[in-house]
Amino acid sequence: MRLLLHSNTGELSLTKEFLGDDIIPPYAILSHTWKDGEEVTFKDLIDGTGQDKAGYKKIWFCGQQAERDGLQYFWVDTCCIDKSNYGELREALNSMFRWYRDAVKCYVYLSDVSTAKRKASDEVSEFAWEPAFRASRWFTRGWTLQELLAPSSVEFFSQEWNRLGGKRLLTKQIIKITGIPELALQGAPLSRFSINERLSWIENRRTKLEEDKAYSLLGILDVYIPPLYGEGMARAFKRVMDEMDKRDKCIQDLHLTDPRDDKKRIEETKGGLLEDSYHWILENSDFQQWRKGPQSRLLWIKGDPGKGKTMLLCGIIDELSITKTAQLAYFFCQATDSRINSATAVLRGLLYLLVNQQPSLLSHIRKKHDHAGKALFEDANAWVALSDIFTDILQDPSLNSTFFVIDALDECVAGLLKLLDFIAQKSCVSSRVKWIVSSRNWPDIEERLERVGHKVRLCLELNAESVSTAVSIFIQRKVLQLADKKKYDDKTRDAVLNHLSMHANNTFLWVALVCQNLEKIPRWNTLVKLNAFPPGLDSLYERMMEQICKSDNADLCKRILASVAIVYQPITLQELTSFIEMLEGMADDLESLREIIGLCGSFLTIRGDTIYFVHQSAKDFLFTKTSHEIFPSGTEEAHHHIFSRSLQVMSRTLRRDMYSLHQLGYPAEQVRQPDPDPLAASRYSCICWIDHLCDWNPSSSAENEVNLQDGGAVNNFLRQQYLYWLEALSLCKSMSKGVVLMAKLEALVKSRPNASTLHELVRDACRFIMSHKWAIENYPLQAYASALLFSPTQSLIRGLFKREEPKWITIKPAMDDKWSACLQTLEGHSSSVNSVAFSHDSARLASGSDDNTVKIWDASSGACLSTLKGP
Ligand SMILES: Nc1ncnc2c1ncn2[C@@H]1O[C@H](COP(=O)(O)OP(=O)(O)OP(=O)(O)O)[C@@H](O)[C@H]1O
Repeated sequence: MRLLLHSNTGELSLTKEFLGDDIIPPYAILSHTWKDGEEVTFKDLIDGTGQDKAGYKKIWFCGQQAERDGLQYFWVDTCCIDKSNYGELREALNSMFRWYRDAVKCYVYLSDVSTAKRKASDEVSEFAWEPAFRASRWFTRGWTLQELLAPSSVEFFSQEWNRLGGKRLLTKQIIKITGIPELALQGAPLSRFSINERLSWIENRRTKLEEDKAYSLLGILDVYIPPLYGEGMARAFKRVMDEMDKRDKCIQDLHLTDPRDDKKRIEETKGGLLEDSYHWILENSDFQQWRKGPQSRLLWIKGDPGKGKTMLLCGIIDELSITKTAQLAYFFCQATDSRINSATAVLRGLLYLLVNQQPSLLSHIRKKHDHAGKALFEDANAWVALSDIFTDILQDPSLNSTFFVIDALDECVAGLLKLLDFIAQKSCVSSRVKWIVSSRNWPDIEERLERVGHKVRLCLELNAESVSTAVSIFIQRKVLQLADKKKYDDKTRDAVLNHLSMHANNTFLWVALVCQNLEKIPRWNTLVKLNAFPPGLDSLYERMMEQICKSDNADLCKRILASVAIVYQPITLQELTSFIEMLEGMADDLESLREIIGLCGSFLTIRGDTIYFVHQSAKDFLFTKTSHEIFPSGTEEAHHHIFSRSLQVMSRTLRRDMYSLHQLGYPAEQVRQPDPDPLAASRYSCICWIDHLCDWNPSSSAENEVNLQDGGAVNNFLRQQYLYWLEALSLCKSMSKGVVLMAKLEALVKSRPNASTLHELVRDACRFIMSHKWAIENYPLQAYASALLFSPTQSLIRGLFKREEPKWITIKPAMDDKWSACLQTLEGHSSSVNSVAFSHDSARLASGSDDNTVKIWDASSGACLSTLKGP
């Protein structure tokens, strides 16, 4: 971008071109309509000509107005872009929205609105120019749409350069003229308005070159394409729409969880966020140092379990989003939920929120995603790809100031160390980015984060006084709620308050759990029971466990706790019924199921229909301190139990066309979950049964051998249900996971004794899913059509499910007898490939082609991870 400035002698001159990291000084910007042959061009300015053109005057006036507004620099589209340079023109067209948005003031010069015509006697109508304003040509042109929407300050001027008013003052008139809603004019993010609504704003506007009607929408639709003048309007619009589809697909694929929903859920399950209990942090000197110190880039909040770190971070996020000084991306790790407990999930969540706020950054993801698709975020190399993308974004000069917040690093189960190294490295690379992380006092984490320069450490144990006051406020609030609900008399209320204050030991969680337990105790018995709540989290958990063991429902509760603890992601009430015999037949009785969960002390909590641990420390306690109680035969046996119950529930519920889609070509993206959902009880089983089978220590038990032998349970399941399972995986949007699972299963059965037939079947099933993943993923019922018909005639799966082939196809494609040696075809190069090499660990493949590119492929999934372009 180049700016204009008035020289001392009153002449106009251009600044240097601002590139990359250059800081652009505050500037004003002109919005106007063009007159052929009358505008001062870039060449005029370079040659020192153009002063005699009519357009020179408005440029000169624009400069004068800017000066009056205290702005030295200004920008005018006629002469600040070198249109003879295609690269510059392309860049300008794609940046114009941003340039208007970032201008301090935008002056709209209306050459067809005059204030001079106002009669002296016409005092009643202060706005005598209004009819001309309404009819102004400016409102009929295409490019002026973004010039109206993008800048926050738009001021309208008459042909005599008299100020008519600003965008806010004239809002009513502008709405009438343009039909654009007030919110959009006031600067609400345009993403709030549907694409169709945004397209309707340009419908009646015109542009001199037909393609410009599409190009002038780029900023408004937040897409970027190179202009190709001459392509025609229809094609230009098509390219814009295609680009939006690709962008939406990329965001959809990136989406693993919306951390905004996680935050809401966490706050709700933890009983709501209490402002008075986190406010202390905002005044804390360490926090202030991080907030204000340019050199303090990373704030690390550490403390023992239940000290309120997560809620503290929720509060900080609320505060940072109110002040809006920077964009904000955050992530809550939760060990109990396998969707959000890995290093890749953290980066995906942060990127998801970041591109939501600054969509232009999506280009860094698109570079790889356009080739590799969703596999980019999920396959074995996902971490490498995501961390590279993240690094690129941090180095992007257009990245706005950003806060990254990551809660509970200790709950990042997969890839914690590489995540820590990444944070340690990246937290100091950009002065525009600041980080907050929280963790328990774990040696691994301490060792890595202690090494980081530019950090501030905030230890909750060293801020005992503030935490103690915050816990006291929490206690008071909780006791008030309890007293109100249980109708305590003053004596009981004070006794509860006293007991909690004496024993809380600055631990929020302990207070929350005791209050939860007190809720279940009748008022008359409260004082007697109160003293039985021991201080300390583990003691409290121990007591809860003791009570469960003494109760009539001990066995049922222990089984429930074991199932909820061993699963890889939270399960629903209905899914739970498939794992516990005593709950069989209760899948439709959610009320009773909720009551039964209530019997498990306060270890579990329910949100929606999903069961969660009340806190990670509760789950940790079950595994470390009472493992013998809830896993009497060991955790492996618990995996076996889930595995075999999974096979049972899948065999019962899976069948062809479970969602009654009927048509073979019914697209997956249009599938809506029916109510009741036939997969409700078996969804988890479909996605995780092989993981449980593998974690059941295959070598240890004789029964396992039977399961994994020819004619065993796995063999029978695959023979009878394989295609229905693939359909179910597609309906659960988990086909990629299916590919990984089948590879895992193949590795497991490979070396089993007496399992050669099973191994052959699994190998065939692997080839089947690899070959037809795309079709089944996108059209679930294609499992029974193209997948069967385009498999080799001697494919075992094809033979077993022959009955499912469409009867009406009489002439079937001629297929080979066997799967060919070719596992997959990697498509992408546009010319012949002349060199190929594997990485040392065989995980990646590089191919060089005459099309002047080198492509890097994921060897297992065949996804293209990146394309390196030659000169
Ligand atoms: N500001 C607050 N407002 C409301 N409740 C709070 C607040 N702070 C803590 N709590 C209560 O204390 C409990 C424990 O807090 P939190 O989960 O934030 O602890 P933590 O330090 O993150 O624990 P861990 O390290 O074990 O994950 C919450 O479930 C909630 O009930």
